[in-house]
Amino acid sequence: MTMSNQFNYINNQLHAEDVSLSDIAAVHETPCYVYSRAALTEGFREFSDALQGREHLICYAVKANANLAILNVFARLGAGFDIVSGGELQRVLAAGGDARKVVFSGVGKTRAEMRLALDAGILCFNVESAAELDRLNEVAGSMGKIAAISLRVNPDVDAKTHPYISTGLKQNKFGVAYTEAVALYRKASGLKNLRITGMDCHIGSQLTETSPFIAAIEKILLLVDELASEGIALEHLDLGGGLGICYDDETPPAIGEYIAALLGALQGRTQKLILEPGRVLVGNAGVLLTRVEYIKPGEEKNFAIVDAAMNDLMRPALYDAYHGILPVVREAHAVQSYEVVGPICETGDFIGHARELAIAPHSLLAVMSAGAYGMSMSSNYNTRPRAAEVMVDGTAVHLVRERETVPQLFSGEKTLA
Ligand SMILES: Cc1ncc(COP(=O)(O)O)c(C=O)c1O
Ligand SMILES: N[C@@H](CCCC[NH3+])C(=O)O
Repeated sequence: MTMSNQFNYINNQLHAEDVSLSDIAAVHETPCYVYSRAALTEGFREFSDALQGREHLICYAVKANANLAILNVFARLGAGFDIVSGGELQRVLAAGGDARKVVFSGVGKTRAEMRLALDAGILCFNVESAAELDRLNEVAGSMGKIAAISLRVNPDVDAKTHPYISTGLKQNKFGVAYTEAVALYRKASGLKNLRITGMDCHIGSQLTETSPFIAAIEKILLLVDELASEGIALEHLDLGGGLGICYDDETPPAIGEYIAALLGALQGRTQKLILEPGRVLVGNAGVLLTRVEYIKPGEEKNFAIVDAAMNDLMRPALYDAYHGILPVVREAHAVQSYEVVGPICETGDFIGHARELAIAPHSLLAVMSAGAYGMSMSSNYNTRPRAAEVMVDGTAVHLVRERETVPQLFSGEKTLA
């Protein structure tokens, strides 16, 4: 596990920047997501520094963490956004993001979502099928607008990641088939309400090597050249997101190393470079704070039953994903091995297996690397209100999302008359 340097022990107390997580729990209670503004900013700056001198746009992938405060931090740093729904577009706009820096990915864009995005004036639609090209052409025409498009090409490259988050193989639902891409560009060039601006490719998430990215670029560039020879020139290349982080013992390339590899493969190419990083910008900038409710010694295993559950962080249940779990206060209890589990009625409701921890009832734990695909994938299963979210900025603690209340959860429901 690699911790952001914004989460540190000071006097045996885990801190986010200058604030102890115990103090945050005392005020905001648990479960609670805690983000570090400095960690978010550092990650973004690593990207922009590495890309200096190259025309580029960093479109943060909103799905990784869509809290308005996080979007606002990135918007202030000049980020664009990669969205996959009309809802994400509305969040970006509400957070002060610039629609002209938005790219819209996703295999199932509805007409209403297309209209919303055309009205807002987004930068580009990443079109994922022939049928979507026709629909977008029709919707744009009905509004008297021209839609800027790139085709998301599926390069059929193995991202060597968890099969559920691999997107660039031909058996995956994403993008247009590599072998059909040129024909579809020809088709798009004949549709009068579309304007071809780029090519897009995103092969998967939590990649820990650069080689799949490079293999995808090499394949994409062959298509770019073929299109150029037919007089279809592209203004930008969007290489998606996908750079992984260290949750356990993975050794992903650093941001600078990843960018250097991409730029190496793009030598001699002058198109503007768009990237869509999600996890690598927010993953290690956030933790999930939770409290031990009960210690339950079992016949085979000891259970630490905590107040966070799979509805708060579903990655362990969904992907068997590993998240580091650290005591918020280093206390003098006996170290034991625990199954760290939530209160939900599912055997798959676990946060971590066999963790060596010195804890007692009421101890606080920090589930690490929880800033990406944590809150954004949370649910209300078991009628559990979603957690509060706070952002630390130096010594300041901002509540950036209130804890949900139970009445909010059923406010839209009705009993029969
Ligand atoms: C189209 C697209 N772009 C960007 C991302 C962001 O990916 P990551 O969080 O792995 O950087 C995703 C998610 O995998 C995606 O589907
Ligand atoms: N939800 C996934 C990443 C999905 C990426 C979506 N394209 C995760 O937690 O790792």
